[in-house]
Amino acid sequence: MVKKAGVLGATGSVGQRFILLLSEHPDFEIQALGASSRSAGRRYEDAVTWKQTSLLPESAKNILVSECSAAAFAGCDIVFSGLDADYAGEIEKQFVEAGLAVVSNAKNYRRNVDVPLIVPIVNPEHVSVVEKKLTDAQAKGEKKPGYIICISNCSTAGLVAPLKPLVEKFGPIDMLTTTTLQAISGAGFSPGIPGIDILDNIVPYISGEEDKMEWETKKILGGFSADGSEFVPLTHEQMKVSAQCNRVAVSDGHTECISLKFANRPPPSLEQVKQCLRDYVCDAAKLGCHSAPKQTIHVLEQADRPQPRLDRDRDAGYGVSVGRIREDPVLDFKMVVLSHNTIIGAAGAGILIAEILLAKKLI
Ligand SMILES: NC(=O)C1=CN([C@@H]2O[C@H](COP(=O)(O)OP(=O)(O)OC[C@H]3O[C@@H](n4cnc5c(N)ncnc54)[C@H](OP(=O)(O)O)[C@@H]3O)[C@@H](O)[C@H]2O)C=CC1
Ligand SMILES: N[C@@H](CC(=O)OP(=O)(O)O)C(=O)O
Repeated sequence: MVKKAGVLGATGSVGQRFILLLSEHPDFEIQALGASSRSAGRRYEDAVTWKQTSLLPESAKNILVSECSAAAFAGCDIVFSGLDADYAGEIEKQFVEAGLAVVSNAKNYRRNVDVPLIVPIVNPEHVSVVEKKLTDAQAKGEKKPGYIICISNCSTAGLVAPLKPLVEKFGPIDMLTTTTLQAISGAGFSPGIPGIDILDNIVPYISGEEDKMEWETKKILGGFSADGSEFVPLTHEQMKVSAQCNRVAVSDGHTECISLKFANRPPPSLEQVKQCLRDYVCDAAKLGCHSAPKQTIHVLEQADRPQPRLDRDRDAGYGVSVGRIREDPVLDFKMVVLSHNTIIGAAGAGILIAEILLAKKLI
């Protein structure tokens, strides 16, 4: 049966991507759209300033945008949030208290010990904490509780994609550095980055981004408490991560230059690293999820790839491209990673998480 989906922050950069992905989805249909009081009460087509290169889907045009109240979303099986983080905290809390399942792009709850922080092509097994909450409540005869699952920061999603198979195969990564070149869609549309700031320019600062990359990576690649109810991130001693973040004049697609050193000596060979990335099949693909990438990591051999305009849409934006894999004279290896920030880094990740929940019969 098709599941009813709601979108909070439906008019924003991430929200618009949700509309595109849901309008073509076989398992979900849009039931409710929410945004600020500036947009509430208007038809979606009138409320939104559409900035996607695909046309606004006909099916979404006439949906009335509502205030972000749990009552307006009561009939939804799942609610995706692309809310401005200044407002997401309070609104999402009310939704969870009302018993709704929320998959959020906002940063507010990512560090809570019992909230999964998921990149669906990397750590979908982290939904087990929610699964436990649901089965515990059922065993006690309580009504199904609401819950929240957070999607990671968009740059973190690209970073952890190659790390996961490398750690699985070759053991822990002792240290890594990454320098990002992030697209302007990552800064959102309200108000968005002024042209005068980004044209002919690079801005070497994105507020909070470096700390998020350094911290979230350790939770995503980390483990669980003994009873499986909480997350235990890796410590700095277990994995040292250093990030430098830059905004560049690219519309979509975050590029990251990564250097890393394995803990185990001797490290794998260059060919073993490449083969490990090529061979990686994410669990979402094994579960047969509709949007799961056919090839999770595309290893590119051309000397000048990946490039955002040419490579961001591989596997419809759900696949990650890794190129220029080579030995590093300081650490062990270096490489360039490209991921679509509003698809696998945001809305697409939300959709794929929902598909995983559906496959596990949690919604
Ligand atoms: N862009 C990206 O690549 C990524 C973004 N994120 C996160 O996703 C979230 C959304 O980001 P993004 O789409 O870029 O942001 P935008 O600024 O483009 O959109 C923000 C959305 O929030 C709504 N909103 C603003 N104020 C309120 C309010 N008081 N009450 C209810 N709704 C409100 C806006 O509605 P209105 O139009 O009515 O003002 C709009 O729909 C953020 O938390 C961001 O950090 C995460 C990963 C990647
Ligand atoms: N900060 C990211 C997008 C974003 O909003 O991330 P987060 O959800 O972690 O705040 C960027 O600028 O590209």
